[in-house]
Amino acid sequence: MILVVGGAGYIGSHVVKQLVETKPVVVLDNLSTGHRYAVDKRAVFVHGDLGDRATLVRMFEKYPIDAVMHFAANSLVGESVVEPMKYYKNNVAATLTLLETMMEYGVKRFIFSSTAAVYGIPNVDLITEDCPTNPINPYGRSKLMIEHMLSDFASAYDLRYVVLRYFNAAGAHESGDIGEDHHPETHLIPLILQHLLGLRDKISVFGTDYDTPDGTCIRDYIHVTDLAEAHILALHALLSDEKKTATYNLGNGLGYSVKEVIDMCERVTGKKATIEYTARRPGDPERLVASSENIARELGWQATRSLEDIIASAWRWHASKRG
Ligand SMILES: O=c1ccn([C@@H]2O[C@H](COP(=O)(O)OP(=O)(O)O[C@H]3O[C@H](CO)[C@H](O)[C@H](O)[C@H]3O)[C@@H](O)[C@H]2O)c(=O)[nH]1
Repeated sequence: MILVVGGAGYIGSHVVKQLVETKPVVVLDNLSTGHRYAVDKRAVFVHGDLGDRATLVRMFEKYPIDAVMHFAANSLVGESVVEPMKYYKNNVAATLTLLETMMEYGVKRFIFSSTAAVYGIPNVDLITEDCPTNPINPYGRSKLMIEHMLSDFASAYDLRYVVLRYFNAAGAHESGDIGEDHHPETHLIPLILQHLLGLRDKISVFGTDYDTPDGTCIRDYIHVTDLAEAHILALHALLSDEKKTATYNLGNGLGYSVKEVIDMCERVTGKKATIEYTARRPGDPERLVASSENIARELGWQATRSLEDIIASAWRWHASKRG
C-alpha cells in the first residue's frame, strides 16, 4: 500500500487518481488547503496532520505501507517571508516527524515534492540538478532542508528516496473532476482564466523591466498530469530497487513569459484580457526553466503536454466550476 501525504491537494490528488489504477492507496491530509472531493473514491482517506505522531503511528500500525509520497506543504513564497515559522514548522518539523516514524516502522521508500525555488536566482538558461542551490526565501529553504535530511538519512538509515523539483505546475485532470483549486489563488494561469470568466476585473503583470525579450518573467509550465506520470515512474524505480536515491527536475524545458501565457490564454478561450502592468513582485527570479534530461535518461520520463494543452485543460476545469 502507498501512503500519500497531502493527497487532497492540487498535485497530490492528481497523482492519487493515477496511482489507484494499480495500487492500494491511503491518503493522509488535514484539508487545510486540500479538498475532500479531490481524493479519488478508491483511496482510503484519513483526516489528520502529518506532524501528529499518534496519527502516523496508527496508520503505520494499521496499513502495510511500502512507500510514502509526500506532497503536503505550505507553498506560497510571499507568505513564507512574512510567516517563516509556519514554513519551518509545517514543512520541516512535520516532515521530520513523518520520516522518524517511517524509520521506526522500517518504511524506507520516499518520494518528496521539492521545488525550483531551491535554486534561488540561477545564472544559467537551462537549470540542471547540479546547479547551486541558494534559495532566496523561507519556502525554498524549508524544502532544501528536507532534501539535506533525506541525503543524511539515506547514508545513515538506508532510506531510499526520489526528490522531484517541480517547476510551474498547471493544468487540470482530463476527467474534468479535479484541477487547481487554491483559496486564495495566487498563480498566474488560474488568475488569468478566472479573469476571462468574469470573476476578476483584470490580470496584473508583475514587472515589465526584466532582462527578457518582452520584459516579463519567464517560467517553465508543466502539466500536472505529466508531473503525476513522473511520480509513478519514480515509485516504480524505488519499489524495484532500480534507484536508491535520485533528485530530478520536472519541467518542459521551454520558457514562456507572463505576456506569452496571457496571449495563449486569450487564444485558447477566444476572450480578450484587460491587463494592468504593475511593479515587480518581490522575490521573483527573472527566468526559471528546467533541464529534465536526467529523468528522461534514467526513468524514461518525458513531458508530453504543451502550454496550449495545459491552458485548455485548466479552462475546461475553471469554466465548469465557474471559479
Ligand atoms: O497575478 C499574477 C500572478 C503571477 N504573475 C507572474 O507570473 C509568473 C508565475 O507566477 P506564479 O505565482 O504562478 O508562480 P511562481 O513562479 O511564483 O511559483 C511557482 O514557483 C514557486 C517557487 O519559486 C512555488 O513553488 C510556487 O508554488 C510555484 O507555483 C511570475 O513571474 C509572476 O510574477 C503575474 O504577473 N501576475
